Amino acid sequence: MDSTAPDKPQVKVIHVAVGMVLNGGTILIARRPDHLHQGGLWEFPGGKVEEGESVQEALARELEEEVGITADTDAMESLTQLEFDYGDKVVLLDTWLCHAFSGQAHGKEGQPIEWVNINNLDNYTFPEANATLIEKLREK
Ligand SMILES: Nc1nc2c([nH]c(=O)n2[C@@H]2O[C@H](COP(=O)(O)OP(=O)(O)OP(=O)(O)O)[C@@H](O)[C@H]2O)c(=O)[nH]1
Ligand SMILES: [Mg+2]
Repeated sequence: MDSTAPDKPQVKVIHVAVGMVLNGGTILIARRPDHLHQGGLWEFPGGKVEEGESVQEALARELEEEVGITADTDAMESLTQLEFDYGDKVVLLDTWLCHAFSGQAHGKEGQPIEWVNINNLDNYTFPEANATLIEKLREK
């Protein structure tokens, strides 16, 4: 038997920039539109890193596009990189604390958003991978 033969087709890992935007003990969450992967669940805003972008640049772009805030890339702090296999896709959640931004957050794609106390995140349903992200946040 060829020991190098893969058991299953190699899937491409999707690099996702995830932003934990912090504001005086609260954190920004948004509800994913129903038609998207993991739709209807709450998430930290963010999205796929595009060709030629740094993670911080991607995150700043996504925060602008999704919730209309301008994040200061110099005030972003790496929290963790978590790879997670959803079965239908594998994501690398490259997660950053965002300590400074300007503008008023609002759901630019019509999605509900909320500023939630970090201790109350358990009251919201997130994609499965987020449990680990929230644990890391609380360790900080
Ligand atoms: N933004 C974000 N994505 C998350 C979180 N947790 C999590 O598992 N994901 C997954 O990471 C992937 C990132 O997706 P995304 O849909 O936000 O990417 P995007 O904004 O670039 O969307 P696009 O498809 O319109 O380009 C999705 O499969 C999503 O389910 C989270 O807290 N925030
Ligand atoms: Mg997104």
